[in-house]
Amino acid sequence: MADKPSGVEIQLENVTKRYPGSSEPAVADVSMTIPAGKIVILVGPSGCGKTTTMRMINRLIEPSSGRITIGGEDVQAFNADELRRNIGYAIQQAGLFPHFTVEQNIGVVPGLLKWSRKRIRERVEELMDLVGLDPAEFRDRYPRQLSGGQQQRVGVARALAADPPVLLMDEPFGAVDPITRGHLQDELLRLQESLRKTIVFVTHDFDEAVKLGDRIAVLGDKSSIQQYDTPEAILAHPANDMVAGFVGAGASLKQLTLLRVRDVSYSDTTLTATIGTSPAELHKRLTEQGRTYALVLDDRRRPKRWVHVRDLPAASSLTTVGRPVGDSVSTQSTLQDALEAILAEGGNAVVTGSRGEYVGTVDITTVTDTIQQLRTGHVDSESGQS
Ligand SMILES: Nc1ncnc2c1ncn2[C@@H]1O[C@H](COP(=O)(O)OP(=O)(O)OP(=O)(O)O)[C@@H](O)[C@H]1O
Repeated sequence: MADKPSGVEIQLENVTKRYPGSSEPAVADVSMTIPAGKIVILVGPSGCGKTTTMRMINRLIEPSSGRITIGGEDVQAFNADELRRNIGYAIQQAGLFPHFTVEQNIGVVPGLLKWSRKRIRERVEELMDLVGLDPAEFRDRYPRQLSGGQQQRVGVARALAADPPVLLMDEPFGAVDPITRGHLQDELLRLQESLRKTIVFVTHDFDEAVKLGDRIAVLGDKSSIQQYDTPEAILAHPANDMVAGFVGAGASLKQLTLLRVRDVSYSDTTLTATIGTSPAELHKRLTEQGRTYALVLDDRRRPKRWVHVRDLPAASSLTTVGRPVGDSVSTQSTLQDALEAILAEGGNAVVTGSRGEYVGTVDITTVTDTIQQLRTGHVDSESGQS
């Protein structure tokens, strides 16, 4: 499925930062390992030291003590400029150069690396496609001629320009509206499926952390690590009151976004009938089995209609009887989607496979049982395993 990681491991060993003139360190004695090819989120309250911690990785800020390695190499062994060219960096409000066009902004690092014009132009085009901006339309625009979301896309493209193994992202989607933000998050996840970079991502939005993170580091004062684990583990078992406060209300609902329908036991015990079946025949089967409802499938086994036994005696065909299936979910959908479909349908939600074919139904009890099991730590979701 996913390619091998192109990212490399990052290690922080007893890293401390004291800013000149401050009595207390901004970051005190932080040690953590950021695995290759994963998205690690640093989340914590304002001023806790997230940005300082991140910027020490590309030496925009020099640590006062401790050691940082990238792919096993001490960052101090590199020239700082050279290091930064090899680490993608994306920040809030994109940080684009206002007097450069989109193409020039994306091409900054390749230009510094002395790539040929032709190679830069091709790379810019490739990256614009990757982040969903039409090169013909946007290449020659200036940042002020772009929406906030488009600027952020350019920012991400610029960070990826020289194909660095490591990306640092400091609240990169912080300045856009919630809907655009959701799209940008989805796009980042889609990109990462094939890129497999090592991504360190700073946010103070816990929901964003849960959505994007393979691992989340919840940081307290001076970047002290309160908990460093998968989103699943943090939601199910916050290590202390501070983490619990960050997880906030609605932890059970957040957990539902981490699980897919395929991870839970949906049932396929619903009585089904193909659309060509005669209403009399279906009526007979339902009454013989003492059931009230059947699901009508088309000739490719795609769910079409729910039929109640009492609708059948007056019906001439299954094409119009009963009511159409509304919201259905696929095995890939999240349990949150399933819950929404159950609520919208007012009963069971139909589950379909990759070709839209009927594979089963999921009901409210399955969802509530799953929440119970998550509480006691008995469910593994795929994204939680690494
Ligand atoms: N250049 C600086 N000189 C002195 N103190 C600084 C400097 N930069 C940051 N600090 C202090 O270091 C601490 C950590 O700041 P940092 O920006 O790393 O936190 P943060 O968690 O990223 O915050 P936010 O979420 O608000 O961006 C803060 O107390 C801040 O005031």
